[in-house]
Amino acid sequence: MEGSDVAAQGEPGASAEVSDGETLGASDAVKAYLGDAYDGVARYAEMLRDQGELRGLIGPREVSRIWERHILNSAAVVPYLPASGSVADIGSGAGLPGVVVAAMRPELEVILVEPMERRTTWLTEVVAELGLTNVQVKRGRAEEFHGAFEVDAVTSRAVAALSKLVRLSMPLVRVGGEMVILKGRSVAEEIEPARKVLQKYGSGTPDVLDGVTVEGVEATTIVRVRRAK
Ligand SMILES: C[S@@+](CC[C@H](N)C(=O)[O-])C[C@H]1O[C@@H](n2cnc3c(N)ncnc32)[C@H](O)[C@@H]1O
Repeated sequence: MEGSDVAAQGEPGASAEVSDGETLGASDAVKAYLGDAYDGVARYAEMLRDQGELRGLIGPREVSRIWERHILNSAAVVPYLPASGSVADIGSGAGLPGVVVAAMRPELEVILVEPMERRTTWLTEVVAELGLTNVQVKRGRAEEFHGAFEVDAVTSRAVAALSKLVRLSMPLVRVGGEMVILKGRSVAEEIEPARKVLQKYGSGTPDVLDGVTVEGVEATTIVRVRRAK
């Protein structure tokens, strides 16, 4: 996919004036935002809705807000990823944000890293169902892969505080690559405790960015930090 298409995917679109998750997922705004990726992402949302709670992947309260809290929240990371190359999603769990990234950016090679077998089984099923040919599922903790592979960027959501996340993830990032993390608004508090480990990789103060998707859907916070050594 060319850069202009990538930018279009990240562009805030028309308003989705709906509160119900299912309606949001079927809205023109979401369809326009996801473009060619819509069908695959919608199928993934359906799978999460139908099996997510049963299989212990998401809590019962999440079923009605899969699109806003999970799918679109994950999609917010996409405009900050490199145009091509490889991305590893650390602690992918149910596939967030990794499956959404892989569906929206088929030109990226995506590795989903997840230690729990129940979850890697699910991820493998999702990848097959969506026909994603750009995804590898690797079972294990991020630390187990240090020295085994390096990628252009790592993503993660809800895995650990920034200092721990840097220790887990940065060894998987090539020099010159980046960590691009979905975080809550309180991430500023995590930056100071992470300074020392960030120095080890020659990384300065992380960028704290707004992750905006479809109008009417709450923006998220994205932290981006480059590995310089
Ligand atoms: C709270 S879940 C978040 C899952 C998903 N990223 C999301 O946002 O829905 C945290 C996930 O990180 C995984 N995890 C925990 N420690 C890990 C590690 N050291 N390396 C890779 N994954 C890890 C857990 O198994 C779990 O699936």
